[in-house]
Amino acid sequence: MILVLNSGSSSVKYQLIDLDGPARVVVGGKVERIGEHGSPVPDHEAALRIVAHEVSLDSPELTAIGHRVVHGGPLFTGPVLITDDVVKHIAEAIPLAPLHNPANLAGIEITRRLRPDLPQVAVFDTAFHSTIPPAARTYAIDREIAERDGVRRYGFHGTSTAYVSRLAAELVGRPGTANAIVLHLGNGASASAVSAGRCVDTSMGMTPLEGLVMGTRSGDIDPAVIFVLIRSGMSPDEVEAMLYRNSGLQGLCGDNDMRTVIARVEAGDPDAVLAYDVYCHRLRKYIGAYCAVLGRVDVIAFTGGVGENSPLVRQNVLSGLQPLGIRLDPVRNTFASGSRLISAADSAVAVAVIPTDEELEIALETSAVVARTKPQ
Ligand SMILES: Nc1ncnc2c1ncn2[C@@H]1O[C@H](COP(=O)(O)OP(=O)(O)O)[C@@H](O)[C@H]1O
Ligand SMILES: CC(=O)OP(=O)(O)O
Ligand SMILES: [Mg+2]
Repeated sequence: MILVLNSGSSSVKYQLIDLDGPARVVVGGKVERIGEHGSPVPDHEAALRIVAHEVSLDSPELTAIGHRVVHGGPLFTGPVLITDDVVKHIAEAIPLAPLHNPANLAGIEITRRLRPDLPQVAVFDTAFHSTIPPAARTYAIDREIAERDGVRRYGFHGTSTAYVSRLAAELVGRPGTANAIVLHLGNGASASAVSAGRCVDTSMGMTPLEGLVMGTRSGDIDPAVIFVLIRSGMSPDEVEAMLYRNSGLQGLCGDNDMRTVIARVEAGDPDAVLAYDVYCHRLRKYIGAYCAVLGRVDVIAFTGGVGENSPLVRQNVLSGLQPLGIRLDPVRNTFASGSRLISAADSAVAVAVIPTDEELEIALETSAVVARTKPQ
């Protein structure tokens, strides 16, 4: 049985998965709204204490522990067995994922301390994106400086994007060959273009700050804004904290949780309406961009807390894209569960909702790494 820990920026998800026979979740749960105002869970440490209480970490049936690690740095392009050296590299990437790698490391430290007898595996968000070609990976800045400091697009949400693009391709009857746009909309949010199972572009960059508007992160801004703010008296640390923690929906309307933002939109609150419109506009822009990157799009797949649960966001984001062959079916695009098509029968591009399962993907990769590294 494998324990999986998945720390996101606003949640810790955990599952005990039995992989003997068809995969079966024995225990699973989610601690969410971490750090939101009024939330009983102030930080990831507190969330991990709740998780440790819920799962029997001392169970003799546990065979391995798999950890989601958001930034793998330049070294890791696939999952690895966790050693002191691996922990050191994950720690070195903290400045490149300050909302995530510390939480991922906290989980690793707790489980290594409590179960030093078990193999532990790190599964990186960055791994699936290591195939992104140079034209999409390279920032147009001084090449020597970029190479010296490893400045390039890494991309994140890779475990989710790999899983969702695979299922979306199967759903439209093109397993392994489909061109897909995956929209992972959680508290963090990203768009990716995937062609025949390989990622060819993604909206997040060297850090999970670039791209779409997120719960508390700005996504794309003019980089010169940073210099304007520093020259007007903010320190680099203050600017960084603002862009990661007090921007996006939170910065625009004071709430990062899409459920609350939508409730305020429905009540006609103008700040929430602006935040929501900025969010949808950015997303629509990336969909157009990735249609151009892929040339032919077979399927657009929505996933993550917002993508899976908000018919309103899906409808608003895709409205006006009929000239690109994208048409939603308003009845299919309602609340429902499971992987499903929500496009109209005459839509040239299929649109799907695919609930992500990072935990299952991490369990499978963990089990494969453990099998590979077992002494014969
Ligand atoms: N029914 C819903 N309608 C709109 N948004 C929702 C709904 N359910 C969850 N969400 C949103 O999903 C986001 C969290 O997504 P999730 O993928 O769990 O986050 P994380 O990035 O922490 O992994 C929150 O903004 C939450 O408001
Ligand atoms: C990379 C990232 O932003 O992850 P999450 O959406 O889980 O915060
Ligand atoms: Mg997440």
